[in-house]
Amino acid sequence: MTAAAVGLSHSPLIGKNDPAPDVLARVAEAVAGAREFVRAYDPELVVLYAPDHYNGFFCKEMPPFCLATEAHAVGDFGTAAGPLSVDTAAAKALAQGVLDRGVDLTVSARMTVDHGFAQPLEVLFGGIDQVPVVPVFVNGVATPLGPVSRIRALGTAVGEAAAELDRRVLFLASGGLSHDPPVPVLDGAPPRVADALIEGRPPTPEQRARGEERVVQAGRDYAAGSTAMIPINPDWDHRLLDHLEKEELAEFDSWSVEDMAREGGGSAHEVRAWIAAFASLAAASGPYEMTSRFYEAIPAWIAGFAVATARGQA
Ligand SMILES: O=C(O)CCC(=O)/C=C/C=C(\O)C(=O)O
Ligand SMILES: [Fe+2]
Repeated sequence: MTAAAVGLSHSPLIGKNDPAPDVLARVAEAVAGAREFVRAYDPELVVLYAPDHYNGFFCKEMPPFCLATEAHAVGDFGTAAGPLSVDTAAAKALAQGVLDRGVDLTVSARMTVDHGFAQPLEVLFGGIDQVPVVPVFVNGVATPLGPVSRIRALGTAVGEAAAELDRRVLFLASGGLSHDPPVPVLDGAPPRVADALIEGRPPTPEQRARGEERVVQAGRDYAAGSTAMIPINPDWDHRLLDHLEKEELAEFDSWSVEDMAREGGGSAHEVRAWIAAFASLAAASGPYEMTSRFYEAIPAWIAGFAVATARGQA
């Protein structure tokens, strides 16, 4: 089969707290390249790996990863609300294929997703309902987190199962790289916040607006030099991209959760989505080639921001 992959950082601050025009122009060029790559590849199915930010998954039950046979976006940070165009038959086939390969996948018959899923679909396809998709949530926020080797195993199993579909599949990763945005943390949270993180009480529109404004303000503070967050770490980000580019995916098995958080910040774990997508590509297509790679540290977006495309050689 043929397979391809795209990795794309997301940020809730895009369009809300933008960097200088020259930075925006470089990002726009990289994104346009990824869009053209996707258009030329013309995928028949997109397997989208993305995290959640306490909109769909909560601490009452937090799976390390979960595949959806139906999904609805909440519409946070200006992204679209409503159903994703999930290919339910393909989702069920992939779920069975992954379980058959011994990876204990959680399956959701109605997943709630946020900007982590919606933004890449809007950026690359013009909407959340434009392309047949199989959403795969990868926890990159809530601790405790398991070893990265399990994410690679998930990606490999999905890739092998996808190869059996005999369709042009695009593995799309949303998130990372190093960044430390103000996502709430359960440990040490005041009782009301802890309760919301555990139970998943839907925020009122006012509460959601306040939360989003807090993130925008954090972006402004960070771009102005606030040191409250762990800095973006371009060296760490390039190390990650180098391993992906050279197909050295087993290297990630030795990356520890603690080192990742220390070097890349609390949301650096979103790179799990990238590791899963590239493991899927490797499993589905054999050796692959990274055909484009863009990186820039963008404090205004609180993001080590990357865009990469890769094509299987099979
Ligand atoms: O209300 C809140 O606190 C929402 C915080 C939030 O969703 C932040 C998200 C940040 C990212 O997705 C990111 O930088 O990757
Ligand atoms: Fe995120």
